Amino acid sequence: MGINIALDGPSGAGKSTIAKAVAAKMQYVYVDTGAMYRSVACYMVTNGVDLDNTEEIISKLSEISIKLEYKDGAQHVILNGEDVSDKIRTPEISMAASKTSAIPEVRAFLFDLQQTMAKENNIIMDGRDIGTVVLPNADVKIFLTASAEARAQRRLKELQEKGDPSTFEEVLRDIEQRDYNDTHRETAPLKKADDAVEVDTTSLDLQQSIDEICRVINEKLGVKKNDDDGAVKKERTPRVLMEVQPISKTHHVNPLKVLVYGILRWAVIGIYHLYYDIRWEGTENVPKDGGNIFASNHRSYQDPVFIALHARVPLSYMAKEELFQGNKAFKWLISNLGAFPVTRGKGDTAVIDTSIEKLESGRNLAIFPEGTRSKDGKVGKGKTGVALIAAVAQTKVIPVGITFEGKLKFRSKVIVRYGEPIVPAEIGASNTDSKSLRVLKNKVMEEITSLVHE
Ligand SMILES: Nc1ncnc2c1ncn2[C@@H]1O[C@H](COP(=O)(O)OP(=O)(O)O)[C@@H](O)[C@H]1O
Ligand SMILES: Nc1ccn([C@@H]2O[C@H](COP(=O)(O)OP(=O)(O)O)[C@@H](O)[C@H]2O)c(=O)n1
Repeated sequence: MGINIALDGPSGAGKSTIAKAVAAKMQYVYVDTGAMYRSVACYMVTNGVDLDNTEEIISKLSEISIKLEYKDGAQHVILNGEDVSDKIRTPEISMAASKTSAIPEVRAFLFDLQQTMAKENNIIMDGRDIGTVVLPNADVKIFLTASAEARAQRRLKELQEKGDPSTFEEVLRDIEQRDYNDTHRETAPLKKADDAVEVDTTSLDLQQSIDEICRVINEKLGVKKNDDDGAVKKERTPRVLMEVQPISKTHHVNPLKVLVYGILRWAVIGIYHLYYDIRWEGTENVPKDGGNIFASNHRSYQDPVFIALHARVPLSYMAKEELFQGNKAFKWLISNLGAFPVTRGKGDTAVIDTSIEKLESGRNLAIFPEGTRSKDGKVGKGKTGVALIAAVAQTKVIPVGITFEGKLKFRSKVIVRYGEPIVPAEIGASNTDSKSLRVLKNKVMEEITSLVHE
């Protein structure tokens, strides 16, 4: 029997996005039960079954076979041999699933498949009745909520990105209708299990929600491990406890140091204004806390300082190993400015671990994905390391574009632009799925390029 985490809640609360991120981090299997209900609905709609005709729906169940397959870490839903992963995500199928899922026979049909998956694997399963009906003995139960307006806004954004013309009012109406259906049906209605922890994500962004869920899971698995009531406990892999540690951010950074750092920062900003004709744009995109990756094009040795000057939390960055081998005073200086060594061209994996440790200790991290400085200002091809670090640490990536003409000199005109943070989980980036890492890396490079050419 594996470790089971149950995640329930209404549509748009963030269940599947968060479950995917947690599964990637802990190397658990993610089971999306909503996708199973959607597949049943999809079969009925495709075969012209009247959704008000319960008898006909029940009679068609025997024609359905559903499998969840995992390719490159991503879940695919296979309905009678066809991959329907995309087809089941339309508003029409959402509403149809909400209707057909109220039928007890439909629920019984999927129940066995869900329980079997939970027996065989360490899983995180999301849905409506996981903590109450499917896995009543789950190790961790979480009930995720958010206001209907916040959830509708998130869904609308998602639909608009796919080119769907739905309006906010339509999306909100659909969400409220589905909430009503899910909470009022007789069999397995949506409700919080008595022993579930409730997390409201209305005022949390996606990264904060992931961090909070990781914290709850960690605490729950930790409590169970230590608890001493004499009951027989399942064996657990200690690694689990390590891997769900959320990025700790500000609370590891000494406030006094942050204050001193702030004063120094403004002094240096003043000096830079005197020396260069410099401008920072998009500073509203710089998070107030630490533990973020700043991914930038690379023009000069000054780049880490340019980037760091508008972040409140100090920054670490990789610097070539040779710089640490010469003068001791220089080594001391760059180390204190946040540099750590990387061996270039040898696939240095220790540097990935060091980067994650820096983020976990609450520092920001600057990465130059091109790996080397560009002499002519053109943005080169990026390496995937930036995506790997972001996906493992599940931390935001703030793209940065640095622009100046020719060589950097006195009164050079310099522009440093910060772009909107990229959240790895929002684009499905997982460290076990190399394709998703390339997608994330490409997105980061596209953003950097457009910031440079703005
Ligand atoms: N806390 C959050 N803040 C902002 N956006 C979020 C948050 N949680 C989820 N999202 C976004 O909202 C959308 C719906 O989330 P999803 O995980 O599909 O919800 P659910 O599985 O609960 O229906 C996704 O586009 C996701 O990126
Ligand atoms: N365990 C579950 C999961 C989903 N469902 C139903 O299936 C529909 C689609 O689920 P989903 O999780 O994919 O929906 P979203 O939250 O992603 O919008 C929901 O509206 C529910 O009616 C359910 O009844 N029980």
